[in-house]
Amino acid sequence: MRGILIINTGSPKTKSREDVKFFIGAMLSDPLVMTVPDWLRTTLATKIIAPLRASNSASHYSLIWDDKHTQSPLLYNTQQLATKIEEATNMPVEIAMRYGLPSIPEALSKLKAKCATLHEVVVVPLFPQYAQSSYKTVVEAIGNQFYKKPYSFRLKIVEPYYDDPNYIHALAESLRPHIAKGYDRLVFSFHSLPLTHVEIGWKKGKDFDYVYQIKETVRLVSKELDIDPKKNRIVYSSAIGRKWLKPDLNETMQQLPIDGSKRVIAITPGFPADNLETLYDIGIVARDNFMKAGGEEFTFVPCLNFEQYWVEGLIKIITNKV
Ligand SMILES: C=CC1=C(C)c2cc3[nH]c(cc4nc(cc5[nH]c(cc1n2)c(C)c5CCC(=O)O)C(CCC(=O)O)=C4C)c(C)c3C=C
Ligand SMILES: [Fe+2]
Repeated sequence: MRGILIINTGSPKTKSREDVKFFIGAMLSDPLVMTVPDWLRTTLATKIIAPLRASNSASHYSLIWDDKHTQSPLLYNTQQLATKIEEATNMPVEIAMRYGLPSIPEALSKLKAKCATLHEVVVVPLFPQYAQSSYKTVVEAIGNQFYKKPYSFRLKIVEPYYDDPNYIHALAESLRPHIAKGYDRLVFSFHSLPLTHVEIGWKKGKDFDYVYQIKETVRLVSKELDIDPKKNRIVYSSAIGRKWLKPDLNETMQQLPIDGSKRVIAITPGFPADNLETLYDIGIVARDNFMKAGGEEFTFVPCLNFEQYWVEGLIKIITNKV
């Protein structure tokens, strides 16, 4: 029997300052995320940056937290997606988070407990575009775990699916009703990255090239929707340094109304599940910046989450792999 393991970034356990601090510390202690010398990284991450960011970050989490389900939207949306895939395929499906819970070993144990005859686990890093701080760190983490214990099944890992027709189709479906209403600009917002990371990937070729993959995703979605690519903008959010990918989401949002674009649609194809970086950074901050600068209509397209067309699309992406 085959099982599926969907892996996402992760979230703090609760929206409390302490849990947010712990989560930020864990994430920034990852050498693939914060590329500073080893001797400095953990101290910088856990003793300096995490305590400095925690209060602000916790206040942002409190604005988007899913109080009804008492968990982060990222966790809720990823879990719902897994449940729907399990129902549709009859295969055991579990989720794991790169940082925080459920952990990778925990999820692998749950898969094994669900199915004694498990012979293969298809690992789905939920990142359409390759970045060392998202896709690669997940692949390394599962690899390290796999070689720690004599698991009785083999692993297959789904590659970044930035140009997969099933992913492109799902994005197009999520955009279609909004496009039909008319707009001045369609803003594709992706997570920014340090330029050093971008360059390392670019030098390895297109399978590792974040910007190439983003441009391909945008080109293919535009083609599927038959929209004018001149009305598109690619922007980058959440930079935490000067030498990060630009143009910046918020600078663009402040400029668009000045340049005459009053009706904007914003979509975040790099995040299959809504989370802090979409619900807060786009849904609250970018919207506010746009409206304050004279914008008239800001439409934020929710992530694919567990929409039926995405459940079906992701199942095809997974089954094409096996
Ligand atoms: C495409 C996915 C992601 C990439 C690439 C990525 C790079 C990256 N992130 C940080 C630092 C932080 N990220 C934080 C939160 C966060 N990051 C992602 C995804 C990617 N990050 C998600 C989905 C989330 C939100 C999770 C949630 O609970 O909703 C945080 C914590 C929040 C904050 O204080 O801003 C930090 C810090 C770096 C440095 C980086 C690339 C080098
Ligand atoms: Fe991040």
